[in-house]
Amino acid sequence: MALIKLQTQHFRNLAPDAVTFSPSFNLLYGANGSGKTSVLEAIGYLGLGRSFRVNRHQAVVSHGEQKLTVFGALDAGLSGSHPGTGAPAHRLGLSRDVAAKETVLRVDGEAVRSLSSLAMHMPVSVIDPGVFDIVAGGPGKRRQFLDWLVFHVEPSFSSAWQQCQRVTSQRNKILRNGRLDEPLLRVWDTQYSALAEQISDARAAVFERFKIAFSQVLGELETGWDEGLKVDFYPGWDRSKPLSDVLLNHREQELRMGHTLYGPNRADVRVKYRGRPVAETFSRGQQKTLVILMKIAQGQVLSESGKQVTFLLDDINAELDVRHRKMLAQKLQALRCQVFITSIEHPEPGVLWADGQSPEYRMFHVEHGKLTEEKTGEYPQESH
Ligand SMILES: Nc1ncnc2c1ncn2[C@@H]1O[C@H](COP(=O)(O)OP(=O)(O)OP(=O)(O)O)[C@@H](O)[C@H]1O
Repeated sequence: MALIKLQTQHFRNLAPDAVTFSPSFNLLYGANGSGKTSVLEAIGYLGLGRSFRVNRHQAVVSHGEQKLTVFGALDAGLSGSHPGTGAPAHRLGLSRDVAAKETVLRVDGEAVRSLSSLAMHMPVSVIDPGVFDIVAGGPGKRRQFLDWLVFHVEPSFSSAWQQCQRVTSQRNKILRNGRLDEPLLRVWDTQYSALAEQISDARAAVFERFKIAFSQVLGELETGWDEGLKVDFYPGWDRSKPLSDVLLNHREQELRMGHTLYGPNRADVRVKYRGRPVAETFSRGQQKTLVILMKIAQGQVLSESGKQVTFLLDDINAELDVRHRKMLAQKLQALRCQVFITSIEHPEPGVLWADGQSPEYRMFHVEHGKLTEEKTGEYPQESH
């Protein structure tokens, strides 16, 4: 699916006009503070239900307003009909009233309760300056990275994950209590272990597919890292033993700490180069490239599952050199992803694609929150 129409209301500085996008590439340029990232952020709301920049909706709703709305129309994307020629395949809507703390989600006009019912229609992957935390930061970011993929490959994952969060929190309450209530803990251990095994099976199966795609991407792009780079999935405990046994064997330790220490909330995707974490051995630039390759591999797994990923690339010119930008754009084109790219300068597609090889694209100038489409004729000749 590709986002072919976006309309927002009271979303940062964005104008309320509807904008029609290409199911392929969309290039957005404009001065600092014009609203480019806000457009990506609004698209992100439809696929993630929240901002990828800030934790509170409050910062996103336009100053002086209390309710933001984002509406999007999707079509079948690059595998389907041309945009604007038929009825959209899905209509997604999200509104958030920050004063009432109320979110309303709609799919095709019908109210839906869970965010996953909205998000499942639109896999959105963000590449912005903060994305490098995936390798540089803690395991939480890497779990999110893997779980996003698992959710889109295996939609039932989300309900198991939510149940597991509820059970973990019940179990933590008992552990925090300080008094050992062994019979009660055993009841929660049984439920927790069953859900944990289910989640870890789903994560492990999808991780295997990711690993294959990642090694293909590494090989194709001739990074020279193939030999030394290893990615491994750690489920959160030693899976040669049932989780219920591990919990029983660490009862005292968990009671002392007052929370669950083993299971899916401790999972990680470990990325090492020659046996050492890449965060310790790779340069900043190498870490950036690595994360982008990991994101491309995610896109490849989803494209093999028949899903089209919408990539939001925010200010990559500041992050990547021309060679890596070309590599990224061409690979995303090959995977038939929908892509939004922001830049401050007027984009030169000829820098990314050789003449005659560029995808269909639309270009927009962003000024004071308003998008104006620029009619593009032939692609400019390569100028670098
Ligand atoms: N809640 C809000 N209400 C109204 N305007 C806002 C709100 N939050 C931010 N803005 C303004 O919206 C504009 C859009 O910011 P945005 O980050 O999208 O710009 P940008 O084009 O990506 O800039 P840069 O190139 O500097 O990253 C800014 O001028 C900002 O001051």
